[in-house]
Amino acid sequence: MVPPLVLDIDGTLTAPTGGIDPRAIETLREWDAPVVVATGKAFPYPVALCHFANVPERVIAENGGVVYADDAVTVTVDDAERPRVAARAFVDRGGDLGWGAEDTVNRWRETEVAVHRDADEALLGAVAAEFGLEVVDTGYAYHLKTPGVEKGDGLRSVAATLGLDSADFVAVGDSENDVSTFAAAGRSFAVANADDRALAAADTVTEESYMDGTLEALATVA
Ligand SMILES: O=C(O)COP(=O)(O)O
Ligand SMILES: [Mg+2]
Repeated sequence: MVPPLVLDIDGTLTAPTGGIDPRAIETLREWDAPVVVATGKAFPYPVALCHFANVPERVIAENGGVVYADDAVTVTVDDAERPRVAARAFVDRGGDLGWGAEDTVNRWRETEVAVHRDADEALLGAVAAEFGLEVVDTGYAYHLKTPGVEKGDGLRSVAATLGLDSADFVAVGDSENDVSTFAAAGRSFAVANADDRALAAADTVTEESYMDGTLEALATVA
């Protein structure tokens, strides 16, 4: 029996040049146990990934802000408006979210705001502190989010919905927003391209990077 998986997207299921590695779709389809996609991206993105892979939609989105499994959506953030208000304050003070006029990165985001990594980090940090929020750097975006909302709690919630324990899961990830997942899962892998916090938190660091690293991790638990 293979274990259930909890997989990050960016840096973990992607190619070094960006974009989903096609082998990620095969992995989602062929893994013979539940697979949960746990990401900082807005809720529709992992849902779409599962939809187009044609697998059950088991999703932790927005760094744990939105959790979805077995036809039940849970929004875990009490004051989901606050990050949006803070983002407006950031823009009013000259900051730029950095995604262009239509901003499809945040358009369907329900509980936090993502900011381009070219943005003014000092200003973003100051605004976050003023609003009682935090900034998490995934290597792909800054996330202006509610402290204490984490992918790891999302995993506990999805696991319970599926009648499992979070410790049954094997986690693979690449950045500081995966540290809580690593703690909740029974076994954790950081891919070689991971940031320092993820590298330090994982049980095992793979030799290979990105999807090659993820496949290396999965080969050891299959
Ligand atoms: O959206 C991001 O910034 C990172 O997404 P990830 O959690 O799937 O790596
Ligand atoms: Mg990632």
